Amino acid sequence: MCKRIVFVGCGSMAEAIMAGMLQTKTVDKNDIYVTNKQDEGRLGNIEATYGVQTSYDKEKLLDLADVVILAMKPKDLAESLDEIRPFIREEQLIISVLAGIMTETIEEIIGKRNAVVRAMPNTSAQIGYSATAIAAGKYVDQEKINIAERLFQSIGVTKVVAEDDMHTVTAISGSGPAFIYYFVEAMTTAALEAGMDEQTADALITQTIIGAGKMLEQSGEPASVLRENITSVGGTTAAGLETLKANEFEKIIIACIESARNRSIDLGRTF
Ligand SMILES: NC(=O)C1=CN([C@@H]2O[C@H](COP(=O)(O)OP(=O)(O)OC[C@H]3O[C@@H](n4cnc5c(N)ncnc54)[C@H](O)[C@@H]3O)[C@@H](O)[C@H]2O)C=CC1
Ligand SMILES: O=C(O)[C@@H]1CCC=N1
Repeated sequence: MCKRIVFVGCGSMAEAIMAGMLQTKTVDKNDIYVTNKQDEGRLGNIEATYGVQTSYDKEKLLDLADVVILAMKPKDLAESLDEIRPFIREEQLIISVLAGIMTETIEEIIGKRNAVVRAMPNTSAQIGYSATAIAAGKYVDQEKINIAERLFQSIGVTKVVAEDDMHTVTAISGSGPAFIYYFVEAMTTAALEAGMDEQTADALITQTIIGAGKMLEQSGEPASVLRENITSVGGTTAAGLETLKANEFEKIIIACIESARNRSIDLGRTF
């Protein structure tokens, strides 16, 4: 892909996307430009690690861009768009990975008829395993959707969704990996408390998560059937599941997803 990509905001998400794009060779390092907040020394590190072009001169970078990826925190969006708005041209595709922020909000702040695509990747982008949902703003045509899809396919799987679904997406696949890591942390604690060494526990739990993920992907069976296949009557799995049920595991997970979704809605309302 010969599009020149400018990242505005270079924290952990931008780095994960960039690393994925470079690793899969979807975008050449010479076509990636990165800027960040003026007062942070991060650009030097990024340039040294990935060989991409970096600059605090936003006018210069915006002048080069075909695609602008907004990757700052939602609270920094207004300030950041104020800085770059004068340099944005209408033919540039704007992709926002910000949680909660509507394409309409960005369209209004920019004040031009730019195609604005909202994308919600996750940090597994770093190794090419993101699950990224994509929603189109009102000036987006199929060609721009295709560009966004191709870019994010370089870092994993993509799904085009209605923008109304983006709050749910943000909860399940944007924040989702963190919830799974938290589950893993708890499993590890349990194993250590039972006297197992950390290295062995890490290896077994990691492979268990990978194996379960691959089964979900490849077995053709729903999660409920896969769970039932493990659960012998009167066995260990049944005993563990009873404890999860007694402690309202499902209710807790639903509440967790709802809280994350509601936070996404709140973030959007701050504008
Ligand atoms: N971390 C994650 O797993 C995911 C994050 N996101 C979204 O990605 C965005 C970035 O998240 P993180 O990378 O985790 O945050 P981060 O805090 O690691 O990175 C944000 C970067 O934006 C920079 N920045 C702040 N103001 C700026 C400005 N005016 N101009 C240019 N750069 C500016 C900061 O210096 C910082 O380096 C957020 O909006 C978040 O909702 C989306 C999906 C997953
Ligand atoms: O925690 C957050 O707000 C961001 C959005 C999805 C994952 N991290």
